[in-house]
Amino acid sequence: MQSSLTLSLSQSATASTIPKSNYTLNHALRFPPSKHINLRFCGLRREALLGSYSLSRSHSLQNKTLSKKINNAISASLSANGSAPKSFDYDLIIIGAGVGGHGAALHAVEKGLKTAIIEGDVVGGTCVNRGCVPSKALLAVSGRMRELQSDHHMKALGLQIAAAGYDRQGVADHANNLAMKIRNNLTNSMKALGVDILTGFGSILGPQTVRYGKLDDSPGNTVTAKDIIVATGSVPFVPKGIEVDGKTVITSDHALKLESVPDWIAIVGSGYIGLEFSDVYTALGSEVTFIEALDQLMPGFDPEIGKLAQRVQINPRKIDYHTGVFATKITPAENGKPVTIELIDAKTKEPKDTLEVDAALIATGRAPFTKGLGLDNVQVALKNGFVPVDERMQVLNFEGNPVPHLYCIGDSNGKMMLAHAASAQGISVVEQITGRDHVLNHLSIPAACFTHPEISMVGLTEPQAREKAEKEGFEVSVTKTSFKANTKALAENEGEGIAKLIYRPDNGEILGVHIFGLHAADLIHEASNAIALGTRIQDIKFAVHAHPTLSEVLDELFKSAKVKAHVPGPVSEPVAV
Ligand SMILES: Cc1cc2nc3c(=O)[nH]c(=O)nc-3n(C[C@H](O)[C@H](O)[C@H](O)COP(=O)(O)OP(=O)(O)OC[C@H]3O[C@@H](n4cnc5c(N)ncnc54)[C@H](O)[C@@H]3O)c2cc1C
Ligand SMILES: NC(=O)c1ccc[n+]([C@@H]2O[C@H](COP(=O)([O-])OP(=O)(O)OC[C@H]3O[C@@H](n4cnc5c(N)ncnc54)[C@H](O)[C@@H]3O)[C@@H](O)[C@H]2O)c1
Repeated sequence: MQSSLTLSLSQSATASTIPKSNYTLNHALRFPPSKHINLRFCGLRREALLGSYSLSRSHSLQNKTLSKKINNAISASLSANGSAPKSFDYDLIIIGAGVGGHGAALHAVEKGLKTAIIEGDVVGGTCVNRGCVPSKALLAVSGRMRELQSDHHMKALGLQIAAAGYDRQGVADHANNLAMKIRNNLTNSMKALGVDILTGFGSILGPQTVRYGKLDDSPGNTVTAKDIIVATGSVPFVPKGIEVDGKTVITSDHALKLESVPDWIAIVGSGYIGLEFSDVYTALGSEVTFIEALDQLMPGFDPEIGKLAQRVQINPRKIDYHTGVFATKITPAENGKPVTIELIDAKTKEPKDTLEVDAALIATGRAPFTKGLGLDNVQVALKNGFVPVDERMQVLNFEGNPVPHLYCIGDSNGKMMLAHAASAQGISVVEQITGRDHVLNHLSIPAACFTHPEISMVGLTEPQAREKAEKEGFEVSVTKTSFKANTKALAENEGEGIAKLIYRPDNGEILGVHIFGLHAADLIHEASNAIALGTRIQDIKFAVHAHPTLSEVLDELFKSAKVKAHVPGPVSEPVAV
């Protein structure tokens, strides 16, 4: 469990840095008027654990203007009584064409719904343009660089490499080209299926009614739909006191462009973004200093996996760290002076240290992008910036009741800030509106950190499982297997790694699986599918795995569990082939 900690942070990057004439949605997305930290660590909402982070800050003039313009436009086109329309332009309108919106749109078309998607910036959202896709392109490069630079590894395989080098612009182009390619794929897939892509900023005007258009006082266009999904995503969260200049003090939005590879970079936050970028930067030659508010690095991981990751991915690399500290003030480099970072003790708030580095990457979480959505027109109040939803992603009003025909999926509801979670929530909503009740089990959704080696997980960490067991009165067992005994891993000279299973010995229920090792991100799906389908260990342990494959690490893991329950026979009768 995380230690209890109250943060009082507020957004410092303001729209005042942007010339007013250039104020597009893209800017609004990156510099929203007010932000609230989402201290979830890949799936597990930490708001409750970490206390209150209500982050208010005085709005910049530009941001006030932005909100006013949106509100004026909304009022201008709001129907006189705000009542629901009698007939509809579409069966479904989705606001936001990120991966969540895209997943929902494709499934809606498959289900025969007339569908439109409204996008204010570029199709693909964070994941495709500023997240998963370009970051994985950079990590593909860092993985190869790391391998080629390891004499020990190369010698073990009998390979001789003269020197490994890279062309920074070439690496940056690889990331950018991949994002462009996937963006085109997404756009074309929607067009080919007949999804109407409407360009503009979308807001809710009233029940089943949406306005989209420019961010100005013009009335824009009004469209109606039987059902509406909000899928407006998130933007980097930058704590108060940190000045982002986009060159020497950056967020992931800037880092993904790889405009420079600093000699020494401080990374504030050792979550997913921090870890993945530490892998990229150290492979490309930078030294990294982590600054982490909590008492340990990688606080969201299962502690045992975190310790192993630290031994393999932090200690032997050019990485040092400060834990239990906040970066309260960060000033960009200027006039030959380095970036300065003032640290305070996270608990006592006493000044701790001042660092001088070449650059700083702010990786302190993401804030929902929900401003100007007009949700108050349907009696909905945001909660710390997030759209409140129930387990079916139905948006809840002031009184906690679902607003009919209105749903919110993905980062903007804060349930689980992952691309595939956004998409799965969208599919779940479409199932419901087409007549099949569906509740997504978020504990079956896997997560992966694409470092080298990779880290993946599904379900509960060991401390979370033990806490649940104590509350509900059941026993927890843990078993582990090592990559060191796996033929395929050893053939690749990649024997460093473990898989860990947390389960109920009384009935064989899988509570959590954590993997650290080669291709962990791919391996986790056997476990996540088992959780999603309710498969018990006593059944999955009879599944056959090809030899020699990394999947045998999981085969052994399930076989090593000691389940007390009677082992049932095969579910179906054997079929002669
Ligand atoms: C560096 C980085 C790496 C990541 N890597 C991974 C990874 O490997 N795997 C993973 O699962 N997740 C990853 N994530 C998280 C993932 O990107 C997000 O969880 C995912 O993009 C959320 O999808 P979404 O559809 O909810 O929102 P978004 O992708 O943010 O899309 C929202 C869309 O809505 C549009 N929009 C917003 N407001 C409006 C409006 N009012 N009107 C019209 N359009 C609007 C935006 O322009 C945007 O296109 C990463 C994130 C980052 C930052
Ligand atoms: N591979 C992936 O799936 C992937 C990759 C990147 C990002 N993401 C998603 O993007 C989201 C954002 O990632 P992230 O790494 O920015 O957030 P995170 O929530 O994963 O980690 C943020 C870290 O910053 C620390 N922190 C917060 N404020 C701080 C401060 N002022 N000083 C020092 N430390 C501070 C937190 O304790 C935490 O460890 C996550 O929800 C994650 O799910 C996923």
